[in-house]
Amino acid sequence: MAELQPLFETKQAKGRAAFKVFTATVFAGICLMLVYRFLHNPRGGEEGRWTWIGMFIAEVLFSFYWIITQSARWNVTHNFPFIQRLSQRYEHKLPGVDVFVCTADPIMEPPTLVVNTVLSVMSFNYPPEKLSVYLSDDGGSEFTFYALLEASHFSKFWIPFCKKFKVAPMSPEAYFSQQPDEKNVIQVEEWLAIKKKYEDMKHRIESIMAKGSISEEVRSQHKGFSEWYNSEVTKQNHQSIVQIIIDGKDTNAVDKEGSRLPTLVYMAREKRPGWPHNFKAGAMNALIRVSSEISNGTIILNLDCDMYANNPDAVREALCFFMDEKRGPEIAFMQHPQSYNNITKYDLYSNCAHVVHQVELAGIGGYDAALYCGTGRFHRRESLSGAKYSKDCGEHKNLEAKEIDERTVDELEKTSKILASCSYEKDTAWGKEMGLLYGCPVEDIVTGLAVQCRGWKSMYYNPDRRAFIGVAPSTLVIQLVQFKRWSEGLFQIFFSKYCPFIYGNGKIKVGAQMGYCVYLLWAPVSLPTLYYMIVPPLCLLHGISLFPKVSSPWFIPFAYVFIARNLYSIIEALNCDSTLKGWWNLQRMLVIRRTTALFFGFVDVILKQLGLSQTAFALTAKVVTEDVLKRYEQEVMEFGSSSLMFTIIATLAMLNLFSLVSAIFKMIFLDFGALEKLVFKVILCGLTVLLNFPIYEALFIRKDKGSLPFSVMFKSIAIASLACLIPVN
Ligand SMILES: O=c1ccn([C@@H]2O[C@H](COP(=O)(O)OP(=O)(O)O[C@H]3O[C@H](CO)[C@@H](O)[C@H](O)[C@H]3O)[C@@H](O)[C@H]2O)c(=O)[nH]1
Ligand SMILES: [Mn+2]
Repeated sequence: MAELQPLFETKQAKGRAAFKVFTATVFAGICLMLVYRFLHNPRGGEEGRWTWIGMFIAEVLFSFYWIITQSARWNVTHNFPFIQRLSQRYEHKLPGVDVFVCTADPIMEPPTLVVNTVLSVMSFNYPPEKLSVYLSDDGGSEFTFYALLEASHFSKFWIPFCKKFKVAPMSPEAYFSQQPDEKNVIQVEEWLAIKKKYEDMKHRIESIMAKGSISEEVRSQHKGFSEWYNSEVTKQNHQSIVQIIIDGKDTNAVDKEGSRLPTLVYMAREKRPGWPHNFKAGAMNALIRVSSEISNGTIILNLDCDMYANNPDAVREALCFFMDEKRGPEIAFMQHPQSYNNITKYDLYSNCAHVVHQVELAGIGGYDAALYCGTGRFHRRESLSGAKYSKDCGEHKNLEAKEIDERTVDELEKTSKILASCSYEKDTAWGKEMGLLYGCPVEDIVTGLAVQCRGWKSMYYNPDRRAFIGVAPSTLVIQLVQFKRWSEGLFQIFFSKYCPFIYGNGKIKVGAQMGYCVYLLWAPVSLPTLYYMIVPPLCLLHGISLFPKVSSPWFIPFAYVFIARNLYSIIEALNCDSTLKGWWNLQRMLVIRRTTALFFGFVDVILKQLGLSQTAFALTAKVVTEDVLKRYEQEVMEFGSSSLMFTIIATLAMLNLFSLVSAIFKMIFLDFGALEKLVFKVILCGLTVLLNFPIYEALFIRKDKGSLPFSVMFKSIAIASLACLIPVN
């Protein structure tokens, strides 16, 4: 028999040899810089001795981190699935797929947003009797339940419409916000009719939300409402609620064309004061258990509530990885990058992370250890049960048919409620070895790592046609809160028993261990960055030299490393579909994030190690007021309040401005020749000032509600002036 053609192929990125040569030259330059620092350190008693030692430590840390980041560029690979081959071979043996959507708060994550995601995944080009959609509502909200009920009615129209016209994106909100596709000869009437249906539904959901209560008439339409009616339900305190809204096994559950519908389940796991609920990880684990009773799909897709599906074939593409005869059985999960639909032209807050998604994650994927990034990930159910990979793990189970389940919907709901109760996990391995791991605000990364260390592999897949699209943070604070959670959780992993260099030693490739650390070490990188933002400007002010003179040969490695690294990063960004201005915005965001969010994350991890702080999960807001949205669209940086983070940002900006101005004064009025000695610091300070332009604007020029308040201006000037008086040694 001829060997079967693979269901996906893996290709290495081009230009790797040139990259390696280039990297070697930069490495040599970095070594020379460190040698210079070491040899020219002022002796005891000489001016600037401690400052120099600090510079040396900062540069050693930067260099170490730079080496780590190279691991993610060394072995970049791309994967390509073949869905035709999948259909030819397996069309009648496709496995069950369970989609999990998580939501946590009806205000920060409005029910209309949530049901759009649900509707999009119900419309995959996949046999409906093999598809089940679960919504986990950690908000325990009657409104979300109501919205899901509305969506289940609308799906009877929406799913056939999507299939008939190959609609994409399959989120009605996103679909109707774009111009009707001309290639698809959609009947205008049909388009208008379904749009009207959608808008009516949206209107009903939003007006019930605005009213703040659900009428008796609506309540009487579904037995599920009794859960809220018969007992007091608050977000933090309620019984478990499981409602099978559409039972896919029921042959009478059909859409308006008579085709079967996918299963649709609402779940709000039990919450009680005093019981830790473990945030998203807890919700996912409850979903894993509940779904195993109801549909038990072999493959699980996990999406955040704001991530709608954009490609009807996404499930089929994913199956190419899992069902490939040769490589499939050892694959535990496949991760898509996060993409967003609310990105502005120059991406002021650098939400896109082009290089991370197109290079770094693909690079770590090249070591068979793609990171689990929470949303947009397909996984093999088995790999989440704590099972180690073994030869006969995935192999046959792929195609295993489900046993016929005779239980009624009522019985299933009853059993499921027990599985979603607080006490169920007590004294079990859930959260430790089974399911997603607890105790870390980036449950995704640590769980992915643990799965890989049990012998499983994972794939990264970044198709041209984006599979899932979500909502990016649209203000500075929202993003910084998110980055603080990430950096804290990531650094916590580094400190825990899961540190990839120890836990992963011998289990995942060294490149993958390093690759993980690109992110795990975000928090500590804040320290040398803060040093570089504070000390060189002070030295400039006090005339202490830190870098070689232009005429010295030692100037060459400094200049080379500086220019080569920046040029490389510009070219890399442009290659990944960013723009020059987008790159510039990224540099600003890197400084802002590192000196605030990542630094705070660092501090929190230290406090946690000392037992002074606890794990928390600050939810990312998905909606903002109209005023704020307008500024976001105009790419005007949003502050609008006084917070410690903003004071830090403004103070650093002022400090650099003060020393630049004073250096320029000195050069003009006192000693022009000094420039030769100061050139590096002047460039550093000058670039920082240029980068901070939007900060000065928010401090002094803008008058809108998003600008920096007077108190921040006052504090930043006062602190920066005081700092200038500090004697540097
Ligand atoms: O107690 C909670 C808290 C959050 N969530 C859900 O978790 C998802 C992610 O939360 P979000 O506030 O949007 O965080 P992001 O920073 O955008 O999320 C990224 O980072 C998280 C880890 O920090 C991962 O869990 C996410 O999947 C990943 O997209 C959302 O759907 C929430 O509804 C819950 O279900 N229960
Ligand atoms: Mn999110």
